[in-house]
Formats: sequence, structure tokens, C-alpha cells
Amino acid sequence: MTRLIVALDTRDPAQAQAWVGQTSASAQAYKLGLEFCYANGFAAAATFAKSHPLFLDLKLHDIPNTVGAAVDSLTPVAPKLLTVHASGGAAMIAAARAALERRFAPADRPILLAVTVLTSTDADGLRQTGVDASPRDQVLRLGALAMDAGADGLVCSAHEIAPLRDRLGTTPVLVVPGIRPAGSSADDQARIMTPTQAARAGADWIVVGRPITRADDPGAAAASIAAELSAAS
Ligand SMILES: O=C(O)c1cc(=O)[nH]c(=O)n1[C@@H]1O[C@H](COP(=O)(O)O)[C@@H](O)[C@H]1O
Repeated sequence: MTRLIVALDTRDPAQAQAWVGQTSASAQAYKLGLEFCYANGFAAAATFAKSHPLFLDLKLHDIPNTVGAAVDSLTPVAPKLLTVHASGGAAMIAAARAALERRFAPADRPILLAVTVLTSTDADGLRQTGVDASPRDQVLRLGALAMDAGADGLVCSAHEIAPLRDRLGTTPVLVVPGIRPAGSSADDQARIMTPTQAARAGADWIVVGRPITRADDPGAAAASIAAELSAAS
């Protein structure tokens, strides 16, 4: 069944804890990213990871030596999932994987996810960066590269789940943001689907932020999304 990760996109630890309290019956993991970690440091993320499964979303992207060393430095946080950018290339992804293998026993090793094409990017956005491929083709290209280089899974939009499964089978863990319940605002997301559509397409996890955290009742919003996931699975 598709599981729900709530993105705790805030710099305020009390707010993050409040959202956890409101959604804990519906979510299976929580995401802390750049906003929270730059404001509060990694010790705060490490404390959080002691009581909740943590998706640490730092989207690392640098030369292989720097990314490997950064992953080494993140060892005390011990997240369940960790992101790098697939466009950093095979050697960079391999360096991240090697650092995780050095630092963790196999059973405890964080799941290494490669972000393919950000869900906020459409074909025009890709073209502006010099990529003439469609988002789908670019996700397939980067997805295959990342899995060959040692990623355990991929971050993609729900639109690319079926083509990725066709190309790469069931091995990649597919983590899917850009989720919007029917009728809700897309905000800055370009490639969106509903929770039901993502679950039916075969997402392992969906990542949902604002549709829950900006709702009048975050607990009810998360419960409604969890209900969609269980009905679709
Ligand atoms: O790696 C991610 O989690 C991520 C990748 C991506 O392509 N798109 C994307 O939106 N995300 C994250 O997923 C969350 C989506 O938040 P909402 O758009 O508010 O639901 C944010 O925390 C993003 O940083």
C-alpha cells in the first residue's frame, strides 16, 4: 500500500511538532528539508529521527568527494530516507552510496533516493536549462542512471511512475511529491496527480506538504488523503 509522508516545511520546531501531533494517525513518515534544517541545524533533525521515521530531504548536488563527505557528516541524523539530485551524475550518486555503506550496517542503512526532475518543472522549464527532452524522457534517463549508480529509489512525479516501472521494474522505491487532492491549488507544482491516482499508479510513498499543513484542519486533511490511499490500494 502507498504510504504517506508529510512534508514539515517550516522553520519552527513547535509548528513541526504540532503537525506531527495532528497527523500521526495518518502518516507513516515525516520529511524535514532545507527550511527546517538551515534554521535549526542537524541536531534538531537527529532528535526528531529518534521518535519518527525521517525523510531527510537535502537534495545534495556537488562533486562526488563533497557529497560523499556530506553524507558521512550526516551519519548522526540516521534518517530513513535521504535525497541527492540524480543530475549530479553517476560518480556523485556512487559516492553517496559508498558513504552510507561505510557508515551504516545493512539493516540500518538509509534509503538513498535520487531526485529526477523536480515536480515543479515542466517541459518549458527543462528547455530553459538546455534539456530538450520531455520531463518523462528526462526522468527515465536520470532514473536509469541513478539506479545503475547505486540509488535505492527515485523521486519523480506520479506521471512517470508507469514508464519507470516499465523500464526499471519493481526495484526502485518510488517517492512521489506533487500530490494534490482533487480541487486543491497546484501552488508551484507543475506535474501533479491526486493521491488516488498516485496510489493506483504504484507509488511506494507520496509526499504531501501544503495540502495538509495549510489546511484549516491538518489532521482531517491528512486523514482524508490516507483514506484515499487505502481505498486505492
Ligand atoms: O524531494 C522532494 O521531496 C521533492 C522533490 C520534487 O521533485 N518536488 C517536491 O515538491 N519535493 C518536495 O515535496 C514537498 C511538496 O510540498 P507541497 O507542494 O507543499 O505538497 C516539498 O517539501 C518539496 O521540497
